Amino acid sequence: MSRVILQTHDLTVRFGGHVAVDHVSCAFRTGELTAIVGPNGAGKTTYFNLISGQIPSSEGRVELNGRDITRASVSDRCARGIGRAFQLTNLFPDLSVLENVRLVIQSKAKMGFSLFSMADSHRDVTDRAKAVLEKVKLFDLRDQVVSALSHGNQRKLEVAMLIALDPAVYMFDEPTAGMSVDEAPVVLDLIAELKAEKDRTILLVEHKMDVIRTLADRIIVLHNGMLAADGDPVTVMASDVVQEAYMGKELEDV
Ligand SMILES: Nc1ncnc2c1ncn2[C@@H]1O[C@H](COP(=O)(O)OP(=O)(O)OP(=O)(O)O)[C@@H](O)[C@H]1O
Repeated sequence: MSRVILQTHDLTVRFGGHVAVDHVSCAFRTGELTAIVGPNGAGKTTYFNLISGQIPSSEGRVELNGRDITRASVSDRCARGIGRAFQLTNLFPDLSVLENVRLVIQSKAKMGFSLFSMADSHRDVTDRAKAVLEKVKLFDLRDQVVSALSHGNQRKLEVAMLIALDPAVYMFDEPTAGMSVDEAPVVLDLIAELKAEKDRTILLVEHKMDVIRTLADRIIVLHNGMLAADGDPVTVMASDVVQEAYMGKELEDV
């Protein structure tokens, strides 16, 4: 039985006079993939930033498992189960692909960050990291330095690191942006796989309607920082609010 894991209550942030996220109240349940859509500048990334703790809110609350985390730091939220691919783009560019994934597994297991002392004694960490890299089809590149990877492979590595972290709430912000047509399906398949595994809560900011149609259990629409629609994909996609937003017309009554 799914339950609410993450909730925002009247979540709001103002930049000067501009309200980028405007009293958004929304609950996210375990086992549900929610696509967050809306026109450019609607507040999607800012809403993500508020949930993951990158920026403080002006008003409102964020709750995870019923606990108020509104003032918690990014790392505290991460430790409690909110994982965002974005946080992990702080990849270590001079380390190898494998070392990057190992670091996540080590930090999750609170085993410390020393890469070099643990080569043999923690073979299981390496094995788990390799398994994740196989999953994202980066195994053959495991010894490459991250800075030498293509953009698409760096994005795949982000996903690999998120999978290695295995948070309760996965947050993806346009995970296939900048990827080639060959690379994008790997990431989309991985998200579909995560979704098929029980109890995962996935939030996905995405512009591509075909991706949303394939993956989403639910769509929420932000417009001018406000929650403009929320429901099952078929209903929301057919709604005036989405049709108008994606036709580029002004929404008068939101
Ligand atoms: N740090 C900031 N300071 C001032 N304004 C900001 C800041 N961050 C975001 N904004 C503004 O808030 C609004 C929402 O931006 P946001 O990036 O969240 O939109 P978005 O829906 O993610 O757009 P896109 O689809 O183009 O990525 C925009 O008008 C943006 O210019």
